[in-house]
Amino acid sequence: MTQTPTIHNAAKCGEIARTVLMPGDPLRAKYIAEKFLTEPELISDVRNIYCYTGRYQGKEVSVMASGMGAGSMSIYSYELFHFYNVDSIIRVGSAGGLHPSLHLRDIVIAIASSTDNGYAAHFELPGTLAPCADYSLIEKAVAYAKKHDIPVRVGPVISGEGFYYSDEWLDKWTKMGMLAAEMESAALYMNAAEAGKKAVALCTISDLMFNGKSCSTKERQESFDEMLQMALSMVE
Ligand SMILES: O=P(O)(O)O[C@H]1O[C@H](CO)[C@@H](O)[C@H]1O
Ligand SMILES: O=c1cc[nH]c(=O)[nH]1
Repeated sequence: MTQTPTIHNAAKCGEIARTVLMPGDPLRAKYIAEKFLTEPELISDVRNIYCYTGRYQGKEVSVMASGMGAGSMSIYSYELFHFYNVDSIIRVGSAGGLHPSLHLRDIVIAIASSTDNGYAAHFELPGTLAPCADYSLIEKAVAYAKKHDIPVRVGPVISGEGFYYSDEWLDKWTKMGMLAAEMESAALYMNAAEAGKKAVALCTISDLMFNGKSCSTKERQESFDEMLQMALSMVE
């Protein structure tokens, strides 16, 4: 067991809750902590990757940014699972909508996450891993959506290595049934599988790849409350 703090996280083991909400954006992490948590305490700001622990409806929860992309997510989620005894990571991300039926601000729950990145190679498996979400976390998210009449979509996403894609790349993944494109869920699901822990990615559609509509920077940082409350409702 590596000693905590780590070089990436100033928190000591025990200062991070068993469930962590993980947006990519540090300012979304700050927004969540300040708007929804009671007694939020900033316990790490190494590299401006904010990590807070507080309470939601009396239950301890942490919120920590992952940064953008598989490399960044892989470091923080690995440390949370292996060095901080975290059981569940709920990604609360933005994503580009691929399926033409999607609208801005729709919520997609990533049941499975394909990728064009090479992170799976680290596990040296004798085959191809299928990165997927934990079913019990999906069930909780869907139960919350039903109770609050929120029309979520549960389906596969493409977790890309990049952000700026060719039309051909987007078209091929869309034809394979991907609902949306984002950048961290595959690495998160792989790390959860390796650690024997739980993860799910909830994504709010912030861009529509088929018509160019998109949310503003401010909206990405400080809105998406439906998804955030859904994630917080899942904390045990
Ligand atoms: O809004 P977040 O959670 O950062 O997620 C998405 O937004 C970033 C790209 O703008 C990538 O991290 C992508 O996965
Ligand atoms: O990866 C992402 C995230 C948000 N919007 C996109 O278009 N792509």
